[in-house]
Amino acid sequence: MIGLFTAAEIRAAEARLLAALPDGALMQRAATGLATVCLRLLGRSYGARVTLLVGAGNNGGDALFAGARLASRGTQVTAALLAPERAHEAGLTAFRRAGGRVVAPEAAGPALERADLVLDGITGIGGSGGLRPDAAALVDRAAAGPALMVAVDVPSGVDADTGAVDGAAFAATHTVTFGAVKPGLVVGQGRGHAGEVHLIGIGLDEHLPAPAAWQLTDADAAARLPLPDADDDKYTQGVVGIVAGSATYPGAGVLCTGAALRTRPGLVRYAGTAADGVRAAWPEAIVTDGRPGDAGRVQAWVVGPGMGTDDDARSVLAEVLATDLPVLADADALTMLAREPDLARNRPAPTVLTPHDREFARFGYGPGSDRIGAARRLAADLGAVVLLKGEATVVADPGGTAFVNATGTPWLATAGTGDVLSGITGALLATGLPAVEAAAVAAHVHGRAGQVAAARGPLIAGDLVRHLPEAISRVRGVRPDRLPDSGA
Ligand SMILES: NC(=O)C1=CN([C@@H]2O[C@H](COP(=O)(O)OP(=O)(O)OC[C@H]3O[C@@H](n4cnc5c(N)ncnc54)[C@H](O)[C@@H]3O)[C@@H](O)[C@H]2O)[C@@H](O)CC1
Ligand SMILES: [K+]
Repeated sequence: MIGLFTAAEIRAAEARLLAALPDGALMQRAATGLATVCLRLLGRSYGARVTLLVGAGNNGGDALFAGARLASRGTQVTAALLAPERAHEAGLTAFRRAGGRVVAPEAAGPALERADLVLDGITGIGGSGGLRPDAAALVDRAAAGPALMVAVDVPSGVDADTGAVDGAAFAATHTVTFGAVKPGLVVGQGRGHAGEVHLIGIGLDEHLPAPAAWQLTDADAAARLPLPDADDDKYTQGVVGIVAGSATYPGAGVLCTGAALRTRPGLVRYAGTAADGVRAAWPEAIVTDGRPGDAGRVQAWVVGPGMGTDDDARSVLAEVLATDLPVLADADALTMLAREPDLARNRPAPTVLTPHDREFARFGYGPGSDRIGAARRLAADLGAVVLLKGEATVVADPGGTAFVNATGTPWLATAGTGDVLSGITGALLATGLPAVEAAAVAAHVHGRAGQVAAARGPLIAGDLVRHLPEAISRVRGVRPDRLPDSGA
């Protein structure tokens, strides 16, 4: 798993490390890694043109030292200094000595137009609030040019902890970040501004605390998707019950049941008024048009998508929540829970809520620009796991543990994809995975399914269900040309 660390956590770790190192050693580690990534991206050093945007802090120092390394290898490097009198002194000396050229921000136009690569060293973890006007103007000018855009540590204008952007921010194609990945590089607007993130180790690891936020890799997700073993039968893999869709709109029930079947096909039960549609689409499911209590034994419930919000729906929701089983509540169930949150509050078994922004807002919490913070607050308030959907879906549990999803595609923003996510999550909850992990793994697999489906063109929710087996195989690292049971 990739730990995500706030600026305060990184500063505290840095302070401990700095005390044990000679002056400037840490910045040299950062600048060496930064220059190496730049050279790789440029593909050459001699004859290339690089322009640095330099603020008055250590972030500017990193840029100047990296610029010095590039200049000493024959790269033409120009530094636009936002605050010449406060620029990092040792960095500036090294930069000039290596042959770097210094210009005022107002005179940076030609250097930005000609640059192959722009290095943004205006602010890193020391930045706060929206970029000041002179910095914002420089960032806008850089964006108009043709260069590769590389951010030092954090794109300037992006809040390192939350990913919030207030006004202008450097739109990087690559971010070279030091010591640890910051949440703001992978969540909210910051995710779109960071581009590809390159992590440079500077020796911080042993000084960092246990992370409160994580990103899963394919291997992490795969480790939580156990394969059936020889002793398993259809009951022991985890049975999930689905309450979704209606007689008039069976679609949500069909998608949700299909996704559960394709995730963990041991046994899926369906109870509700979309029974005919679900039965026709999925003969593999055990279907009743009765109430949840008529469905037979399950290990987890999914309730909500397309079920309506009338009195019948409310009583079915209450019945499911009154069980001592894990419950995933989505869509119409969230609308009802926002009115009556006590139905879900502090159940004896895990509850997972999967709102998008509008559903989230009905609980009275924003979500605003701090998406991890918002998900944590609602989770703590309700004693439930909250999965806040977005370009980077966030999952938080009541104790504050959070996951930011790394997979997905904008093509997923289409009708019915949420029903599929509910089905995947429910199937994983039924396996007994801790609820926060079930939700995080489900988001990961759902995003991969979106990527697999989108590779073939615009996707609809049914494509996700069809491509789930391939997505799960990819997460597991199974090559499509090898049979999983061939011992390959
Ligand atoms: N502490 C260390 O030893 C190390 C720090 N490193 C670098 O140092 C950075 C942190 O350095 P600092 O603490 O000096 O802070 P930064 O350099 O990130 O930012 C501080 C500077 O930005 C200006 N600033 C703040 N908000 C602004 C805004 N909204 N608009 C325009 N300017 C703004 C401040 O006036 C100050 O000049 C890290 O991000 C990383 O790049 C690395 O070199 C690794 C080692
Ligand atoms: K920066």
